[in-house]
Amino acid sequence: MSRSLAGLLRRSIAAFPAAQSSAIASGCFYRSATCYSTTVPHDPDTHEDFIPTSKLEGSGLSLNKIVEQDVNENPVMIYMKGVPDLPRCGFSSLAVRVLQEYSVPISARNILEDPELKNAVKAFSNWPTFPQIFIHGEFIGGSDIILNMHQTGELREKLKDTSDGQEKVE
Ligand SMILES: N[C@@H](CCC(=O)N[C@@H](CS)C(=O)NCC(=O)O)C(=O)O
Ligand code: FES
Repeated sequence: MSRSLAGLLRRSIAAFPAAQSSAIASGCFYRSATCYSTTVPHDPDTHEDFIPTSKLEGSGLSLNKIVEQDVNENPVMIYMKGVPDLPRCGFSSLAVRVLQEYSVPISARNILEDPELKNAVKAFSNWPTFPQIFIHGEFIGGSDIILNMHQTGELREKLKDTSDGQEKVE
C-alpha cells in the first residue's frame, strides 16, 4: 500500500477523535454536521412541486437504464457521496483514493444530488450503501471490498485490461 493511502486510513479515524466512539458505533466517520447517511423521508403532505425529482429523468431513459448504461460504458464507475475531488463521506473518499492508485479513468456520479438515482442504484446492485463501484459492468462492492482487493492484488488483475490500468509507481 502506498504511504499516502496508509496515511488516509489512519487519518479517517484520527481526524475525528471526539466523535470516534459514536462514529465507530454508527459506522459514520463524519457524524454530526457533515454526515449524509440519513435518508430524508418522503412527506406525504409535501406539495408535488417540492418532491425531489431526478435531474437525469429528463434524458428520456429510465434511471435503471441510465445506471445500466453508466456501468457498461465506463470501465470504472463509482456512485458516491460527493465527487472524486470533493468526497462528502469518509467511505467514498477511501474508495476514490484506492482507485486513484491506478492509472484508470474514474467515472462518478454524486448520489447526494439525486435521491431518485440513489434508490435506482441500490435497486440495480441490490446493495444498501455507498460508495458502490462497478468495473467493466460488474458490481464490485463498497470501500471495504475495494480496499481489500487492492491489498490482495485482485484489483490490479481486474484493471489490467483497462487502458494503462497499472498501479501507479510512487
Ligand atoms: N462498509 C461500507 C461502508 C459504507 C456505508 O456504510 N455507507 C453508509 C453511510 S455513507 C450508507 O451509504 N448508508 C446508506 C445511505 O446513506 O443511503 C463499505 O464498505 O462501503
Ligand atoms: S458515513 Fe456519514 S455520510 Fe457516509
